[in-house]
Amino acid sequence: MAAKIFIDGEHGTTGLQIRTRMADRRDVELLSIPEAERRNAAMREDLLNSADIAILCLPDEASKEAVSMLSGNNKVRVIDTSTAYRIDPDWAYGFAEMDKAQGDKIRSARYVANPGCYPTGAIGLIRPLTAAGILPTTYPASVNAVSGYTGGGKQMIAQMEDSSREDSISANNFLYGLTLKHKHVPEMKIHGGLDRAPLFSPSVGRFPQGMIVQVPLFLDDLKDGATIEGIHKALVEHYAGQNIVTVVPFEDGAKLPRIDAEELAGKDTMKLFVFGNPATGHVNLVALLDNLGKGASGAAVQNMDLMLSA
Ligand SMILES: NC(=O)C1=CN([C@@H]2O[C@H](COP(=O)(O)OP(=O)(O)OC[C@H]3O[C@@H](n4cnc5c(N)ncnc54)[C@H](OP(=O)(O)O)[C@@H]3O)[C@@H](O)[C@H]2O)C=CC1
Ligand SMILES: CC(=O)N[C@@H](CCC(=O)OP(=O)(O)O)C(=O)O
Repeated sequence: MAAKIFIDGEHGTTGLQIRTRMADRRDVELLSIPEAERRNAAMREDLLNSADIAILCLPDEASKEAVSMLSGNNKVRVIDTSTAYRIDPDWAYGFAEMDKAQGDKIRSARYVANPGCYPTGAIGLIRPLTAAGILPTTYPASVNAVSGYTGGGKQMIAQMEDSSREDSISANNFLYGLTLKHKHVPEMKIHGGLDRAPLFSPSVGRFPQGMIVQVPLFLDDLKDGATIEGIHKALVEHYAGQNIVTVVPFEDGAKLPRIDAEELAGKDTMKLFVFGNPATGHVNLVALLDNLGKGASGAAVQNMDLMLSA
């Protein structure tokens, strides 16, 4: 029998992309709420409780409300795409490739917290190196990133695309999160295996989907004897045996003149690069992904598939 899936928030940016990814599937039955009723609490509660898996594509507070609507139900499994549960120990963090045991944790979990888009890149670069002891957990890490504007959901899409709005944004590329208190920092620290919170500086570009996340490092401040090649090897070994997160061969990366933030738009994979200058000991780790692919909707479908395979 087809598994029943309800996407709460199906008419929003992340929800719509999950729906598109499931459109041709026969192994799942999508329970749907009409767009005009998307905030009808009674209808949502009924649909949430009728699903085998509920995927929440809502702001944090609405996600918490949806979870409370399931409080008397011990059957429905939940994937939440918001920030609400990403560092909650009762929820499995939905980044299957982050270590060898994570796929099985997601497969058997009742509650799965889908990772943030920026943290997917940052944790994907940092965690294998803290796990290997190459990156000290007290390292003063920085995470600098640019996202496509769909990362800001329906509101930012309208601000970027409709110049007649009072709150329209005319910039082609802007920094934000200038108070350095971004909601993604706690999950980067905890799931990155860091004891010291990274300094995170996000930005947005005038393109709908795509993302570059950069983590610059100084070789001198890593484990004694750390090399650029050793960092690359640790990432290659960590991601061996799967094809969603790939590490670009060192020599191929070294020949690139530039990296296009939109290269993986529409794809659910992530590419990692290691760049370095042995003369200065400067290293730059780079993750390339689609903020709505491996950064959100693609990851949610991947997690749903793992849960359905239990
Ligand atoms: N966009 C992205 O790249 C990423 C987003 N996420 C996360 O996914 C979640 C959804 O984001 P996104 O899709 O971008 O946001 P959108 O604003 O595009 O969509 C959110 C949807 O939820 C609906 N909604 C809001 N409040 C309620 C409520 N109280 N009850 C029912 N429905 C409600 C909205 O309806 P209405 O139109 O009426 O406001 C809208 O349809 C967020 O938590 C975000 O952090 C995660 C990774 C990346
Ligand atoms: C460009 C933009 O505004 N991005 C959002 C992050 C994307 C998002 O809200 O979702 P996740 O937290 O699940 O990644 C922000 O910085 O708040």
